Amino acid sequence: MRMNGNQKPQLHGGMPKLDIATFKRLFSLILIPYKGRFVIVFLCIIISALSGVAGSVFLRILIDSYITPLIGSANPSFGPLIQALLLMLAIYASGVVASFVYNRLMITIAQGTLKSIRDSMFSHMQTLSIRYFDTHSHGDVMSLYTNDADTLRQMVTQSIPNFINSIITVTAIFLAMLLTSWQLTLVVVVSLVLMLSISSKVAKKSGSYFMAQQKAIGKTNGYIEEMINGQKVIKVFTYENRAKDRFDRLNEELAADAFNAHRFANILMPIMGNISYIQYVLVAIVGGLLALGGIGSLTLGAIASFLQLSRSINMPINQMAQQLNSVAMALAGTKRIFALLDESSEPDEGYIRLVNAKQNEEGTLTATEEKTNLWAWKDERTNTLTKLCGHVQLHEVDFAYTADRLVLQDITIEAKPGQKIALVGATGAGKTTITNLINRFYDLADGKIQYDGININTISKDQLRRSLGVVLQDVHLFSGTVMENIRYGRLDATDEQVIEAAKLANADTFIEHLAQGYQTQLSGDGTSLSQGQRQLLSIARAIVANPPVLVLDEATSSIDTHTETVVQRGMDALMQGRTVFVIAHRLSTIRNADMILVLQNGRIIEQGTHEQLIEQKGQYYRLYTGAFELE
Ligand SMILES: Nc1ncnc2c1ncn2[C@@H]1O[C@H](COP(=O)(O)OP(=O)(O)OP(=O)(O)O)[C@@H](O)[C@H]1O
Repeated sequence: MRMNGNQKPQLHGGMPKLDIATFKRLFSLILIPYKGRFVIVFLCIIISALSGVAGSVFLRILIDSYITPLIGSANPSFGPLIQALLLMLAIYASGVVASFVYNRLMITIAQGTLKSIRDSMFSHMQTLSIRYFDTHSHGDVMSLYTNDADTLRQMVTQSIPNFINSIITVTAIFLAMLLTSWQLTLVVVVSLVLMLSISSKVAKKSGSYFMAQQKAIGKTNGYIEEMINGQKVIKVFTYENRAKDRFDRLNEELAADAFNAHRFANILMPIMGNISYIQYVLVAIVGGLLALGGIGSLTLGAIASFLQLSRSINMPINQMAQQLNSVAMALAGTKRIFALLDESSEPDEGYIRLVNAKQNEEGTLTATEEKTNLWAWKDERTNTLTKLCGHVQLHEVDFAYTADRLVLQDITIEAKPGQKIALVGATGAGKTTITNLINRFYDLADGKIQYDGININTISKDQLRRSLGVVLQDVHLFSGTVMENIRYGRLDATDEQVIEAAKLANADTFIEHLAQGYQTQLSGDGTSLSQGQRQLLSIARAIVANPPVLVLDEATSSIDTHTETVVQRGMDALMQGRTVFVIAHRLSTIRNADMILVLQNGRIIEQGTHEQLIEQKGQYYRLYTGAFELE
């Protein structure tokens, strides 16, 4: 899980770097659908910022023109004062209303933007190739939807509007102060410079500790995640105490770094507070002296108003750095989100699709909208139809996952319709890779693969995958009922067809024994089911899909012999009448294969039927007679 602080900009200290390109892109994303609302937000921010300043400036008029004349008056009339007070109230109230309105609008804008970003991310993610997921961990992709989306929300709803508010407030206050008295403004500027230089010194000191803290958080979280995932292994190896000791150490490091980071950050506030009090007193003294000396024609109202202004400039100035930091942090996350959106989709230039077909007596195929049991490949360019038979050929295929190492070399295989081809070889020999290529999860480095005589590069990927069934050792079940999980093989299958498939797969018996039978809810990847039961469901799923070509990754020894027999019978039912590629982990199950291919380091070193290979007395013979371990 990426929680690593070193990818985030520094929390405190130094001027954060803003990623302008990302900001522009995000801004246009927000601006286009919400133009009108954005204008209202901007106006409201201005009203809200100016009302605070206007209130302070009005204080001067209130004192000088309304309160002072009343002092010593024998017959004071409070009418004008009350009117002035009401006006002041109205100014402040308009600020409150404006701030309420823009905050509400920003929530709508942020949530709307986030929703559309999440939608785009998820739909785009579905179009990415397997290679993307090979090179990006699940944790990293997940954190785009969680951490990064959340900082983006915070930035749009809070940091950006508050930053704009702060800029307007600071500018307006500064102008108002200058207009009141340049001498007092000088006092405030000096104290502000002092404050900012101290804060940047402290921030520099705590900055490195904050980085260390972020790293420690990343390490601790990663460890916790690993330990949660590995709970079973921890218990089996009674690793609990050691796991706890290691966690204690990480936790101590985190606590120490956090202590240092916050020690400096926390002394900052009291220091700033005290400087601002000193500034207040200084302004009052200097203001009083100037007034007494008759310099700058300072009135009582002007001093009171100035004091109020000088108090209210400190907060937005101090907050601006923090708001900029949050924006920079959120932009880093937004950049990662955009990187996912910019990731190029799995290319698919295939123009051959699967269609339902009818065949007349002369054997001529015609495409039909009806649901027939006959399928054909339709070339969209030439409108020719080729019957779907399940004839798969690999011609001199080379393949590499990474540029530096060929994983498959010169692989030539022919699987005629209905044939069973077994792939045998030590772990890492390249068996799964061959099936990944037939699926077009990856593109070949050299050579070609043909399906019913058609180069699979010209077949549209989803259509190709529809014609291939895959049963993996590692069965993935989704949250939903048993019925829905089997129906995943073909979404338009009726309940009867699902049950039929489950019966064929030998899964029916155990499903009937579940609390709610086919309606039993599975959750958390079907953890309540045994390994064998999960495998039976996946076989039933493949039977429902009814593909002419199947890839079976045989169950390994994780199931007992009785279950294995049940699963094997399910597999046998599934294989009936289809072209099958079996990745064999036990040689006993492939004796009847039409062709056995022995792979070693990405090359086929032997091929033939079981009898032929035994006769050859080569690698297969050694594997079979136990002279050589398969795994
Ligand atoms: N996504 C990947 N990226 C890079 N290399 C990979 C990837 N998947 C597999 N490999 C490498 O390719 C080689 C062949 O792997 P493959 O999974 O095809 O072996 P296998 O024969 O199916 O093994 P097993 O019986 O253990 O499943 C291995 O050396 C493996 O490390």
